[in-house]
Amino acid sequence: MAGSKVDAKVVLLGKSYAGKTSLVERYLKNRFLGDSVPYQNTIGAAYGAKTVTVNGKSIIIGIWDTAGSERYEAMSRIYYRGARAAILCYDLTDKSSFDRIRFWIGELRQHEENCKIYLCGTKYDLVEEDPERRAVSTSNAKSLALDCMAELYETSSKTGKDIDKLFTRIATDYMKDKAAAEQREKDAFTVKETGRKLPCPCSS
Ligand SMILES: Nc1nc2c(ncn2[C@@H]2O[C@H](COP(=O)(O)OP(=O)(O)OP(=O)(O)O)[C@@H](O)[C@H]2O)c(=O)[nH]1
Repeated sequence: MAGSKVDAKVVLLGKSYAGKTSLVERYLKNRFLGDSVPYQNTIGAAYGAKTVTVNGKSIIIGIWDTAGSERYEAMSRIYYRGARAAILCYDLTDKSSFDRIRFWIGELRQHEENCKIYLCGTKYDLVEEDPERRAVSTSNAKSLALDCMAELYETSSKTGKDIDKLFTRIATDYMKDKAAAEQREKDAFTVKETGRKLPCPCSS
């Protein structure tokens, strides 16, 4: 796929250790390394791409996995510039990671207003195994999602729960927006053409 033109740029944002790299790893490579390798924070950002088919049309999704460490925060703007979708990740077992989501919503609203937001609570397997570990309730996350007109997903990179569903939704939304924009362009052209054919009211 090297050199192929990317249709939809997607960026992952969120606190360090929230599980962004693992989410991308599960989606692109269908694997979860977990404790088999020591945790390594992302430096700068990592990139990957995947071709998906929506209603018989294939599109290439380019995914930017950014570093969650606040040290790299200023750099994140480079990666979300022009993004069609942002997956804002928080760890379901870490309230502070959820609190950080509002910061990213503000950034996107200020700098990328056309970027669609998808909230993603990660590490669902941990709260399924032990509900006491849940630090962010689904209802709190739902009301934040409502506030910022976002979709909400609770995923697990360990089991794969809802990860394909999340990216399929992103691709479908992208195709819908693209079709709507094409239709608007067509309509504008038709109005222009019709306008040209109308007799000038001052000629009668
Ligand atoms: N049990 C479980 N652990 C997870 C899951 N996702 C990530 N982890 C673990 O959480 C830790 C952090 O995950 P990463 O994916 O590296 O987090 P990140 O958000 O990319 O971190 P930065 O690169 O620092 O921004 C790692 O030890 C992962 O194995 C999950 O769904 N379930």
